[in-house]
Amino acid sequence: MGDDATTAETHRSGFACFVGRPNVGKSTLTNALVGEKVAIMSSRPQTTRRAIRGVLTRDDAQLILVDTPGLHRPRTLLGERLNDVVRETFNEVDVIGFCLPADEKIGPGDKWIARELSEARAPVIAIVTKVDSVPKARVAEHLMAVSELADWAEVIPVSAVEDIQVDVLADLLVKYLPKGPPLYIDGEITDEPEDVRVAELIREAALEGVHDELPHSIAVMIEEMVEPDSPEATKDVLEIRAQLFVERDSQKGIIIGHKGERLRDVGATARAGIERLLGRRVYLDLHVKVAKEWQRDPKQLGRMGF
Ligand SMILES: Nc1nc2c(ncn2[C@@H]2O[C@H](COP(=O)(O)OP(=O)(O)OP(=O)(O)O)[C@@H](O)[C@H]2O)c(=O)[nH]1
Repeated sequence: MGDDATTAETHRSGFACFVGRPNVGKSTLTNALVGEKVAIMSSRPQTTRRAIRGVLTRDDAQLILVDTPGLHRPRTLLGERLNDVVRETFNEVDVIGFCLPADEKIGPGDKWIARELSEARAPVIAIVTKVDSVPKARVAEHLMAVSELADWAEVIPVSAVEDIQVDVLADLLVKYLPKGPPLYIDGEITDEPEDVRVAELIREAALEGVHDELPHSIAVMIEEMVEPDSPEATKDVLEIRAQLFVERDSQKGIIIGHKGERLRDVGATARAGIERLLGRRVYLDLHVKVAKEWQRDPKQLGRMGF
């Protein structure tokens, strides 16, 4: 009785992302929240398709910090909007942390992000970062200015470097997560073999935008990863050869796209993710094959490592 039942009923789990201009302390804060064990990887498709920056696992909650790719104020087209990926991320997470450093005045970039965030589905916590770097009076002034910028769910001053209020921020983020069991078993995230994570990134890229047409009919097999200094190498970067399996010719057509355009995009997206995951340059050789009814064929499944 007691603890387990209570924990199961009150446990919260979900996703958060940090946004803000470059250099405002997002990475440092992520590390302070989750410790040094930051794993960058693709996530399970049933949860979110974003790269994970870190997971904070406590008895009462699990907070998964996901990456927000490329939040840049457009300089060219006046009134251009956020790209879809960023907006999608805002709609997938349960809570957003908007970082504004105490040692810099609120600028046009911050105002632009604030406006974009006002359309996000998730509640936004305004985080005043680096409070250790300025006098208290300045922090107070900045907090006022930030509060007036928009109608935030919360406003909180923190210092990741001096560990000021980082645990309070964790509590605040957790407060906005839905009730539910942990989504990741601790350790699972980093223990996966590299090729499985690489395959998952390719699969994710292939499914991007075509979920309904190709629900589960895609499998990826990594044939080889060739180091540049090995005798088989033909490139001076890590060469990855992968097969993408679909069940039907029509699905192959969808993946490849008109004149191979879609497959090129899939390759480019997957390669970018893989390069970030592995922290090195990669050449990705991707082929699509029809493996009919592979999901029902044990031999094929075996070959694909299922
Ligand atoms: N004094 C102080 N400096 C900090 C704090 N947090 C981050 N910094 C410094 O601010 C700089 C930028 O921090 P990052 O965490 O890399 O910022 P970021 O927002 O992730 O930057 P991008 O990756 O460029 O978007 C680094 O030099 C950090 O050491 C803090 O709490 N206090």
